[in-house]
Amino acid sequence: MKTASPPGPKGLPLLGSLLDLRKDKLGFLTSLAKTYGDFVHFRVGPRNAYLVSRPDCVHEVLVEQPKRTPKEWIHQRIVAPFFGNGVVTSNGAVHDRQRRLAQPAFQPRRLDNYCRIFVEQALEGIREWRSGGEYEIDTEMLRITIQNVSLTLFSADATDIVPRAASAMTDILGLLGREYDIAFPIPMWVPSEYNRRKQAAIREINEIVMKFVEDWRRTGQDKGDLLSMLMLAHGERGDVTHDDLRDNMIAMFSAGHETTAFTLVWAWILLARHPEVEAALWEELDRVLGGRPPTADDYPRLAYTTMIIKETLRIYPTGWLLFPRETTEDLVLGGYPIPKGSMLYVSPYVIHRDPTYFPDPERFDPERFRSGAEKQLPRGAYIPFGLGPRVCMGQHFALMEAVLTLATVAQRYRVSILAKQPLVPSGSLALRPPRGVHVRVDARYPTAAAAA
Ligand code: HEM
Repeated sequence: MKTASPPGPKGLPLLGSLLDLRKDKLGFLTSLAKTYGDFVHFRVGPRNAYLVSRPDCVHEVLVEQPKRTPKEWIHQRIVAPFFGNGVVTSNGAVHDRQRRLAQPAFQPRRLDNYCRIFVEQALEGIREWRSGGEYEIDTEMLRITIQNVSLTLFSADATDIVPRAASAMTDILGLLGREYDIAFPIPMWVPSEYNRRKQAAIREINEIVMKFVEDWRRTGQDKGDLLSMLMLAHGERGDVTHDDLRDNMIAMFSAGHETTAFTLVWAWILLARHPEVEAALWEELDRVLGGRPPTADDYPRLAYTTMIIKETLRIYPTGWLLFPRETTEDLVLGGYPIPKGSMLYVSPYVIHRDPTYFPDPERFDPERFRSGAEKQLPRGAYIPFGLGPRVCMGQHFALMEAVLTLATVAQRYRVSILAKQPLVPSGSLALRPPRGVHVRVDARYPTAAAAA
């Protein structure tokens, strides 16, 4: 065992690197890895913190030691007023139970049914697009993914509430993101404008999901979706409490739409910058689909489209920084002694830029994922959905959704970026593109608009 700490910045007395982290978390963590390598020590105030990017150590934290490295309590306290104690935030036995409750909604046989909804909603989302028309692609993608998550998991048509939901979600995730970035919870009882906005956004989202519950109660029918599963377990067996219901619906609603919508926005941006990839995408879409909308059976045949999404998730993993973990006892990691109470940061954004596994890492190259090449990488080197017992519950859902939405839209339209602002990511809770990414869409075939 080594006795020294891993390399890292000294930081300021008392504050450590808190101010750097607060100013630009994404920039700070990226620069730490560039300067000090794949295992870095720094301090956040008085606490020891580590940026862990070595695949074997990432695997150890997420897969081998998760009981000794649960989600960190300060960050949990920050998001608790919104997420409650559902699957995203809980630890230990509560987490195992919450995960078991929601798991059946993501079984493979259900995913096939969801594919139909993904394609229908992509078509619906672009129904009013006109060739030569200009749109904000982030708003367009959010509308589609909010509908997808509402229809698949809650059998609820969200058409009327999309603008309300999108704006309340942006508010709450933005506000919580600020506290999250500085790892400092602002108690809800503080009478500030900030808390007033936070409460208003939480109320709005609560009302939206509770309306889904009311609508379900009107028929009380088992629709085979997540909401029916939770409601039946809530009513008949009483083993799902009201809080479980609310917390899990919020978890899925929140975790399940921005991440995929932003992945699609990044994919459009990357495609527009790489016409050769765009041409290869069209070749696949025309060959496999021949002009008809994709179905679940086409999904495994859309190999190149899937490679584009995987490469997009490598360069711009929307879950760019896993929820910080905390060591509950002294550990040895990568040969270094890690004291109890330390914070562990694991960033897919940083990890995916390691040239050992991804030569010329800033280059967009879907070929890296040809024939499932990621399976040859060490475990922990490519983790857009995390790893281990807390791996994203929606990973297969999201991959299918992104691939089928990209295929359905790209089959019909070429998307050109008109945005004047620099298209660089900002990293808070999710890796966001700038707001209002302005694009022009042109029909690929004369019949495209009609086909849509
Ligand atoms: C491209 C889209 C998505 C990306 C990149 C993504 C990424 C992630 C990542 C990295 C985690 C692990 C966080 C951690 O360990 O700290 C996670 C967790 C989670 N995701 Fe996703 N996600 C996506 C879409 C979805 C969708 C569509 C759903 C549901 C419909 C979903 C539901 C969840 C849930 C419930 C968790 C918490 C799991 C747990 O803690 O046990 N995600 N996601």
